[in-house]
Amino acid sequence: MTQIPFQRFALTAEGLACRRGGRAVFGDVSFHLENGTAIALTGRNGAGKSSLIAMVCGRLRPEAGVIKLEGQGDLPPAEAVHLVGHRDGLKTALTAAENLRFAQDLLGQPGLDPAEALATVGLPHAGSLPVGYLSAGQRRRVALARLLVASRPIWLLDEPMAALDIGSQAMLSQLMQAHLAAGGAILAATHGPLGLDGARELRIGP
Ligand SMILES: Nc1ncnc2c1ncn2[C@@H]1O[C@H](COP(=O)(O)OP(=O)(O)OP(=O)(O)O)[C@@H](O)[C@H]1O
Repeated sequence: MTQIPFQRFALTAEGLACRRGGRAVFGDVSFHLENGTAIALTGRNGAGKSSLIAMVCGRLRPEAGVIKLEGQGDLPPAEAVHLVGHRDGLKTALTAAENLRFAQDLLGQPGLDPAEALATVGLPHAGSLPVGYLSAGQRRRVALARLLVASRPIWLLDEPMAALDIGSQAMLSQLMQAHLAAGGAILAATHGPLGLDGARELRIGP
């Protein structure tokens, strides 16, 4: 797989606090991500992992604290990140290849061709099938293939191993390692191992 090496960048979050539905979820969370680094975001159910990811991609305003990105030509953080969330965001009536082409057009910064991305995630024959026909694990792999069709430096992954079998988990670990080796960074909420030796743990909540 060829990947574009990324320019130098540093994403810094300082003193983040989160309140949802009138309830304090977490406070005083800080972290730093730069080229080639990964953070495993851990914590109990409801600790606020998905909420923290939503803050980094600009979908949720922190109650306190700042998130800033240096490098990457002054892009706002939301345009430097690539999100694969809990919900896969795929359109069930479109084929896997059509979903990936749509994501590529939307996100810009094209990476792999959709057919190549599907082959990379082990779905070489799924390109012409409507996503609604795919199994949960296959859909997850199509969602992960979005990471490959548009080249963005910071991957935000919410439970990326969910629904994946052992072989697919190993495939994802390899994709993440390749992304780090190309100078990308990863923030991944997880309840289990990511298969990334150098990942730092950031635990939030009690
Ligand atoms: N839209 C919302 N309105 C009000 N409260 C919300 C909303 N979304 C999430 N919450 C609450 O915010 C808290 C944190 O939720 P979040 O999904 O960020 O946790 P999490 O650590 O990702 O959990 P899990 O491990 O179960 O995925 C929970 O108490 C949740 O009920």
